[in-house]
Amino acid sequence: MKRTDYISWDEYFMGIALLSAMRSKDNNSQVGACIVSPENKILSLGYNGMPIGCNDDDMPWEREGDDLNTKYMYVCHSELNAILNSPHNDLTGARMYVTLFPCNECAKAIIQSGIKELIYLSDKYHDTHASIASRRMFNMTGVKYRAYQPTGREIHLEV
Ligand SMILES: Nc1nc(=O)n([C@H]2C[C@H](O)[C@@H](COP(=O)(O)O)O2)cc1CO
Ligand SMILES: [Zn+2]
Repeated sequence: MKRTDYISWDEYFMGIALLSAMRSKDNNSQVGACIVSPENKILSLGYNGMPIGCNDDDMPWEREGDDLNTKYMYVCHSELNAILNSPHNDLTGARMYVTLFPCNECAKAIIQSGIKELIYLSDKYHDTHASIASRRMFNMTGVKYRAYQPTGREIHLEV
């Protein structure tokens, strides 16, 4: 008889998104994204970080202060990184697992890339204009989005 306590596809891909987030240098929000084909093959991964070639140690990680000295001017969001870093040029019909609901800029990239479904974990910025604009665009374009339903399963990794 086969095992029955194997992890579901949703647990698998959100777990990988969470693991990817652990690579982030951001001291406040670590975000991970995992893009999956309709056949449940992983197409790409990403986490929030500074652009390639920008030294993490020379970049600001501040949230407040003079615009030019905050991380917001520079950091690439996990969703954008996952889209741009994909070795596959066609993401049509794919789904994205992301540990934090996308901002409006990433929503545009998600829509333009052809991703059709979004599964998110945290929605801590639900009431911001960025999230409202994202939902507005997803609703207009038929990109489905749903909150990940936690299963309570703990996945312990010892490396
Ligand atoms: N969906 C998202 N994906 C992301 O990768 N990010 C990144 C940008 C920043 O590095 C960090 C948010 O910083 P903070 O404002 O929570 O300290 O997470 C942010 C959002 C929120 O829209
Ligand atoms: Zn974003």
